[in-house]
Amino acid sequence: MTEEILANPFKSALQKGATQIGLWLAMADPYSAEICAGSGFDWLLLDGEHSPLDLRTMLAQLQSLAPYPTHAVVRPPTGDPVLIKQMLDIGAQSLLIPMVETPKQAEMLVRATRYPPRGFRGVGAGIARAARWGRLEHYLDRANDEVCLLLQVETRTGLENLEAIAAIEGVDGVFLGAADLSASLGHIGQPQHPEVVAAMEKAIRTILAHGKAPGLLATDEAVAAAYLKQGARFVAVGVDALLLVKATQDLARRFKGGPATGGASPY
Ligand SMILES: O=C(O)C(=O)C[C@H](O)[C@@H](O)CO
Repeated sequence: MTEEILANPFKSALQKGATQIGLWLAMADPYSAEICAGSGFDWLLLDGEHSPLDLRTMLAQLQSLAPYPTHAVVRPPTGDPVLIKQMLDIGAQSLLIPMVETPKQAEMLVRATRYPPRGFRGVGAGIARAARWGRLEHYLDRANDEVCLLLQVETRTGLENLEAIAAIEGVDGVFLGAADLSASLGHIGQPQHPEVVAAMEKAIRTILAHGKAPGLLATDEAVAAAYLKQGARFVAVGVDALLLVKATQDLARRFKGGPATGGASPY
């Protein structure tokens, strides 16, 4: 039991070059998160940036996912070292940090997720869920190696610094945010714009060349499959809230008439 809690199978899988298929959780609810936890996804993204997810609900979601064969990746609203400390202490092992643009920012984030001497993460896990309130006696020895740090490059500036960001030791993967990247490149709402797709494909090659894992969210199955073929490793292929919208609208329209949900994928 102890080894199982301490280990980070998601990080190990990425290090081995294995593909990890995920689902984005934007409902900010532990009950619906548990429903998704049994669906068969390798990882679930607990989104604290674009959903009303606070520390307490993030804790509840981590607890609801714990019994299931899926890995929680937690996204804070910003790369704040204090928030990162709190999320690691409630038991998050894998973090996705949005809006990373410079190597300096990336290096700070590596240090925020590691205990001294590598970093400056505050030592308090012994009274927190991360070390199961002191029951995991080797937590402090293992934490730096088991944490999985994924950074989001999703602006023109971030792309310009991608080589330097991907090269930093302690960065395990780089997530390409198509929605924000398309906006930054001047094509807001068009994540499939040719310029955005070309930039994403080039970025995937760059990230792989540095031995790191490329990741992204694509809710169009053909788009997700194409990026996986390009070498993307951790790919979220749906969003819980969008799936609920589509399923409920389509069911209602099958009985009440009207067109099925269609339209371009938002990601
Ligand atoms: O910019 C992006 O794309 C992302 O960051 C992923 C999704 O958009 C997510 O942020 C939901 O909006």
